[in-house]
Amino acid sequence: MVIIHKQKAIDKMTESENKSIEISKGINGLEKVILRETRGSSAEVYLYGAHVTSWKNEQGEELLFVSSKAIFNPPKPIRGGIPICFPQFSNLGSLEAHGFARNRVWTIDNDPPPFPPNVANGVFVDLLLKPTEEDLKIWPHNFEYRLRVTLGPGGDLMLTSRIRNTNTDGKPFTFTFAYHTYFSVSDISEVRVEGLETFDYLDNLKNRERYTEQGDAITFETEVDKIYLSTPAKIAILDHEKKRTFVVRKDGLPDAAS
Ligand SMILES: O=P(O)(O)OC[C@H]1O[C@@H](O)[C@H](O)[C@@H](O)[C@@H]1O
Repeated sequence: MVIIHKQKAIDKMTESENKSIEISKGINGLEKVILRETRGSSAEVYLYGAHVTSWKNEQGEELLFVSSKAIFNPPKPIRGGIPICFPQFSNLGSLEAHGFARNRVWTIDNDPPPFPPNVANGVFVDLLLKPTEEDLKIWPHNFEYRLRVTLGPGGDLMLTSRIRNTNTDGKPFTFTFAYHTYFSVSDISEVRVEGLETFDYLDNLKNRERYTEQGDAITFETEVDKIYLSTPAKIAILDHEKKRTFVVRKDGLPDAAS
């Protein structure tokens, strides 16, 4: 059965047995897209910020953290979920922290350029951000940022970013970018991160001085705010209390923050 509760101009979106894409009004009337997969997993993406605010497994358990104090009120960014930091990560440039993509309203892209045929299947939505005249005043580079959010048949969540330089004069630009994911975990003392040991990091709590991580898996006893450099493609977050492990796989994104 195909469940499409409200369909707008999204003809090209995938639908098949029990998969669905729904567009509805979220908090404060902001538009969101809800993806549902065959076995019961789901994800919600706000067009404001192309921000994933919910990701639930087949049992309906929420896997992302969104603060109860999160403000869904533009131009404030949403605190929690998966903020998209672009064209600047953190304060590494002249823009506001984490750039402006997280507080712009993206559009649904009904005609995205094709992906290679081996890209994972699932239910997905394509979102698009282009700079406005006002954006060009603070960051004078024409771009098209396409984000595909895919919920796989097994409940995996995949974000794919395609950023294109559309400057008419072909002038290059540089940018920094991050998925700033807030995972939902139990007591932080029950959490362990594997895959970052022995890597170098910049400690945000110590003026971004560079250190090398020692020992075994990372545990949390006090506040931690670090940027790990040139990290491996696979990092695991183990939550002993919830008996749940997140496996983060990445490609083309060298660094990781915790
Ligand atoms: O508060 P913001 O702008 O959403 O940023 C979230 C976090 O972003 C991280 O990159 C910073 O190191 C943290 O200090 C900060 O809390």
